[in-house]
Amino acid sequence: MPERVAILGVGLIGGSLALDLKERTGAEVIGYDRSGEDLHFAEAIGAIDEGKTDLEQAVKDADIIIIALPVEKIKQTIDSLCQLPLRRGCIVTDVGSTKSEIVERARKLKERGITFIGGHPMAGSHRSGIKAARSLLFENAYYVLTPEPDIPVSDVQRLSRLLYLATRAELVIMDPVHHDRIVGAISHLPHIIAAGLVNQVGDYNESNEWFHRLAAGGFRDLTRIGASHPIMWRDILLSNRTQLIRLLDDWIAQMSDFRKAVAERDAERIEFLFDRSRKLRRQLPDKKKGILSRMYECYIDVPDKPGVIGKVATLLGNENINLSNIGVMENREDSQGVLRLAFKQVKDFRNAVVCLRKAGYTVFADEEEGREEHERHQDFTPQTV
Ligand SMILES: NC(=O)c1ccc[n+]([C@@H]2O[C@H](COP(=O)([O-])OP(=O)(O)OC[C@H]3O[C@@H](n4cnc5c(N)ncnc54)[C@H](O)[C@@H]3O)[C@@H](O)[C@H]2O)c1
Ligand SMILES: O=C(O)C(=O)C[C@]1(C(=O)O)C=C[C@@H](O)C=C1
Repeated sequence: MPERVAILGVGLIGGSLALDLKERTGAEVIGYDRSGEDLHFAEAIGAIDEGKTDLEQAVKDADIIIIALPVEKIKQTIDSLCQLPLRRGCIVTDVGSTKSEIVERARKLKERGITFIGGHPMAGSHRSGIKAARSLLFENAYYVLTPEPDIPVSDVQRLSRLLYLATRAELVIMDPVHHDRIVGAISHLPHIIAAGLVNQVGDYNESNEWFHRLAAGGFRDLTRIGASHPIMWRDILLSNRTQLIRLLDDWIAQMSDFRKAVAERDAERIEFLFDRSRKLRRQLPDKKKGILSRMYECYIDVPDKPGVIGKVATLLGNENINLSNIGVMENREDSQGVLRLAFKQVKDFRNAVVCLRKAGYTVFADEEEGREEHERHQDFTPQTV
């Protein structure tokens, strides 16, 4: 039976989830927000079936409640939900960027027999509001769930299935404290650094506007997230306070290391710090692309003769290698051509390179392609990490 889903906060994240649910599941989506105008817009773009500015009305008869408000407001809303009549068997989840405090607060819901499963989709933007929402924002992103150990497995499965069908995200189960430490380092600390750098340069720019004018790729790439929403980030920093204090201490130590090396003209140390960073940055796993767009490609030289495409396709087919696309790239006067071969799965790409080389073809391929990537976990059953 299609679920009735209430989304509380129809902004960037709530609005994107609403679009996903409407596009890819049979769910009926009720939106709740303080802004009637935004709800009206969400209705107009087909993200929600109905908008409510009254919380009780919005959650009435909901099978699933997704709280997509700023972190402090998520905590207050959990308190409010404890006072409201919710449907039996209803599952409450959230999308907040921190988890420990929220999961702790939601224990009150459990006392009322309501299942709460913390959630955090690891995709977003520095933009906010329903107008920035888009469908498939979370495709192939990780989506962390933090169920408490005593939550029924069937409830975790039910929520995971709905979220997977809607978003095509990769679901993972994590402990909330573990989540806050990791996300603190890779998301919260970088937002602090970006804001600090923008403010520092802003101070210099007050007396000389060339600071802003000369700002090129490096400054812009590093500070995009410095334009993020102040209320959202105020709440995140206060909620993840304990982890962030430790992370900031480590950051200050990193900066002191650089400062000392520069002050002492320690060329070796400076080179070491950048060399290590370059290697580590290159080891970051590929950012997973959309299911439709991700392709691994190689090119081979072939004689420009009829039947050559069939010959290559058969060779790969005999080895059970799934080829997604094949086409001639170029015809040269010396009767040589170049075939472009595209594969959806990295394992097919790798096997094809080996197989074609063995058969005597000259293969041009980026050997680094997909090196750090793991096969996509294509299932709604979350992995526990
Ligand atoms: N932006 C990101 O990149 C990102 C990514 C993952 C998770 N998150 C988390 O998702 C949550 C929502 O973030 P967002 O980026 O969608 O923010 P947003 O500002 O785009 O959306 C929040 C929505 O909540 C509504 N709202 C705010 N206060 C309200 C109140 N008191 N009563 C009723 N409605 C209220 C706003 O009108 C808005 O529509 C946050 O907890 C954030 O930590 C954000
Ligand atoms: O891409 C961005 O602009 C984001 O800030 C997204 C981002 C992140 O830091 O990666 C921000 C907060 C979230 O909780 C998850 C993702």
